[in-house]
Amino acid sequence: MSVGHHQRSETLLHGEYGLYPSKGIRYALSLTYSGLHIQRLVPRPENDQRTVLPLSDMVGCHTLRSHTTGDIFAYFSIYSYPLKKKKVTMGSSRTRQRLVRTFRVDEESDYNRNQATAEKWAIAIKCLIQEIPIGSETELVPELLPRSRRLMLLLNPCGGRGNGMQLCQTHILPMISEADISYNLIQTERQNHARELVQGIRLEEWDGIVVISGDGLLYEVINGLMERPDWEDAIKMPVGILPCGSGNALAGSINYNAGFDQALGSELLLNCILLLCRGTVIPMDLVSVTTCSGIRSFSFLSIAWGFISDVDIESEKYRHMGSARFTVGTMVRVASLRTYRGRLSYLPALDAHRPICRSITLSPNGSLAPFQRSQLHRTVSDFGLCEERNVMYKRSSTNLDTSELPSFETSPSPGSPTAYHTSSFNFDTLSDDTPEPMLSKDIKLPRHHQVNGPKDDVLPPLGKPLPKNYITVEDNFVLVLAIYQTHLGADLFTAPFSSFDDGLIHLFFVKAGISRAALVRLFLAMEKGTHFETECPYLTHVPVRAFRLEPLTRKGILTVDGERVEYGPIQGQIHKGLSNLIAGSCKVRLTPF
Ligand SMILES: Nc1ncnc2c1ncn2[C@@H]1O[C@H](COP(=O)(O)OP(=O)(O)OP(=O)(O)O)[C@@H](O)[C@H]1O
Repeated sequence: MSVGHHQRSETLLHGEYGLYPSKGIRYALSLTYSGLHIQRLVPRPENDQRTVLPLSDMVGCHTLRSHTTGDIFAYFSIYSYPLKKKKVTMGSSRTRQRLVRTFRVDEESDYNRNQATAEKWAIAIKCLIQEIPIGSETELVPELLPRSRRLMLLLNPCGGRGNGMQLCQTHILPMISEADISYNLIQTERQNHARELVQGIRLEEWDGIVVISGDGLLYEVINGLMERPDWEDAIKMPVGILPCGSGNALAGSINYNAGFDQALGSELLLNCILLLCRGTVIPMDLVSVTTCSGIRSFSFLSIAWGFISDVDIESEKYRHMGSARFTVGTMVRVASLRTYRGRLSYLPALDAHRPICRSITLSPNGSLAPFQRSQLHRTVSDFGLCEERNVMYKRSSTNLDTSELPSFETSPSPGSPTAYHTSSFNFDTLSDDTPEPMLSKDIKLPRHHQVNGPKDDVLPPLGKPLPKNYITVEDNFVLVLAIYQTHLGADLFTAPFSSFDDGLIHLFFVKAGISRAALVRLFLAMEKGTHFETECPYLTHVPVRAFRLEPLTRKGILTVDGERVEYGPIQGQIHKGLSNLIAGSCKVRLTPF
């Protein structure tokens, strides 16, 4: 629903009611697009103490009837979860607390008429929560509301700290019941269980599949849907996430998209349940990923090599710590920093434009700020692209003509592997001068199946040469990260300019030479999304449509959506809006009251 600013204060419903339990107090209620305005009338009006229940905190509204025989009044209860500051030993933290307000409709001397009024309030509130357009003239009939949604909830009992079931009972199930959502809750029993389950479901029986877990389980769901013969319909099934994992990157991105402050733990979970109850579905890009044995899968989050994937996988042993596992893992990895040699090729997104990134500034005379002329950007600007990229973001509607670009050598360079197999991958320019992570024999890689899906039209098969419009960088890297969400973890605001369906892979790389201190600074700044402001000359960001990474260091760790995949050449292409995400809110930041 698109509501103009002038309309937000329009009164949709108004009435004077009692409160339950009754203490003789009466209130005037006005419902607007932004919330329920409550003003005490009796015993004494309190003009300046008007309270508002913001719509953004509400999950549902039910009508009720008293058990007392002869009670002609009808009641409606509003379920709301406002943010409250909580005092803790060291400072304060925020949490959402359940608040139920029950009003008594007592205007008429007949129960049915009071009930009809209570019903109108419930319908109007539910319409507003679900962003179903209504106005003050709309006839508030039950037909305005869609039938109650049916969700398949998949719970990973081992995700994060392993408390998913407890959170289900205390928070998730009560809230979604208040939102009239019906559900089947299934606990996954093993790796790939979710993948198999979604392959067998009848699509028409469900309005969405929601994982109660970390990002890993959603990766299984998406790939299970893509493995179905009817993948084109199946992948349109709305998917959602309620964060009970350790990284919770997609939940962090959903939370940001809704306009909430960055949150962790139960605050993030409650924000995401609220958004799930609102239910708005938006398109989400997927990246088709091909690994060295030719296996293709679909990724919604990221592909990582080097520092990030090392921390992710090597910190598994600290899983009991929840998200703190990444902090410990990062400290361990920083202490013995590794570099990896590799060849990274990418197809720049020439028409990419985005909100101006704080770090990318033009000086008053139009030249690039020192940051853009730094060593970091020479990497790319040697090819004549970097400056164009930065200017281009300013001129948001200007599309560059590809013919303006210099042409490049076809990549991979002569002598590089042309066919890739896990066992026989030819690291012909191996660099063994860096410490290497061990590939433990007993690590079980997730089982991957051949998935269907759209053709990669700008990316040749792995092993075939890349077209001339690809740019290749061969160097020593600390990390390479392809990310297509804003967050890499609930508190890692890695790609602030990304959005769910921008059709872009945000390719980041950090080259060898960065000091440990600078790397730590970069990651600390990433919590607030200010890492570009550190003006680190070793960090590069390029928005691309497709990329290929050929590791030239013998051993290492590659992850797709945080899950380990086979090591070797890997490539990916973005497929714009291929899936549907339950993001729960329009992209407009909610106006605070
Ligand atoms: N019952 C189970 N026992 C063991 N593993 C499971 C079970 N159910 C699911 N899994 C696997 O656990 C893996 C990790 O799950 P998930 O991503 O949900 O949690 P996480 O790793 O804690 O979170 P994050 O991805 O945010 O770090 C998934 O790949 C999934 O296949």
